[in-house]
Amino acid sequence: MGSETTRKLPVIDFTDLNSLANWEAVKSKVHEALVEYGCFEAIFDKVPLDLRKEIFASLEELFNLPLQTKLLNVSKKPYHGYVGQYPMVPLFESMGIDDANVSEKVEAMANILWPDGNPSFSKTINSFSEQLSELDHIIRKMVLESLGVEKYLDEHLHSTNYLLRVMKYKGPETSDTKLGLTTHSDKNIVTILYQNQVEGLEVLTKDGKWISYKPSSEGFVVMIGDSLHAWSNGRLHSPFHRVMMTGNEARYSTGLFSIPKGEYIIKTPEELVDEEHPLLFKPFDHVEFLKYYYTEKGQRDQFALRTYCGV
Ligand SMILES: O=C(O)CCC(=O)C(=O)O
Ligand SMILES: [Fe+2]
Repeated sequence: MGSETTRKLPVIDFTDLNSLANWEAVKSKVHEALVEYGCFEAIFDKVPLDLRKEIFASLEELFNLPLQTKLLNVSKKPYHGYVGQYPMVPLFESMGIDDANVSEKVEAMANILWPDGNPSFSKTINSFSEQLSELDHIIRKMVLESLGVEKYLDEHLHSTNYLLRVMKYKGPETSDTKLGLTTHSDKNIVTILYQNQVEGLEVLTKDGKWISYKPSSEGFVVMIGDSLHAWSNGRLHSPFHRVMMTGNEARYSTGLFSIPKGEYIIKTPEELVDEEHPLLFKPFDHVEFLKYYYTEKGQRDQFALRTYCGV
């Protein structure tokens, strides 16, 4: 499983979806990319360039806080609060902002970290998440239309919340490549990543080759999580990915995760099950699944969802 430098992620332009013909053309590229790679680079101009710059200034400000302060970012849900100082991935630190598209929620989180709040931080995080959640909606609408199950769209969109996770990977200060984040597949519905200019994200193809993502300031990386893989009865791929770091510069990234709400049962629509496509996953509650995933056994299990509720 060597790295491959020649292959690139598909790039899909969302700039002009105004005509039905354009919508259909982009939709078919999205479907093709998600079946084959589970992932693509999206050009999406609804998030303005100045906001994209501000997001990195906000991340620096956040991660420059003392560790004691960062540890105040706690959450009842695993992996939604401060994560860092792990011996396996010493370069990695991350924080979560639940419901980042809702301004009051972001302000409440900022008030915990800064005694007088931090209006400019809150505004940047909230606007960025809100505008990017539009891309999540577009992608999910296209996905459901291409699968011929658009009648579930409202339910599908209402069944999730947005978590914005922000990440910092220190430069390892060597020319050797060091692990930034271990190989995993995401567990949610759709993830939309954005990052600074420091490379590191790698995505595994179905035939076992690592594609190194070359960041561009215009592009967002869209990725399918295991929950949508299961809901689509395996039609959409949820790719393994990891972060590998070299050099001195810190890599900052953000991930907007659409995450199924607790007690919402993820169930493959009957339209997607037939003789050729037998049911792959039993209905499951995402929060209950995460309880298994975050056990010691679950953490060592690369196919945790299959173990938990595979047929
Ligand atoms: O930092 C990145 O680009 C990837 C992060 C990631 O894969 C995750 O948080 O699930
Ligand atoms: Fe991930």
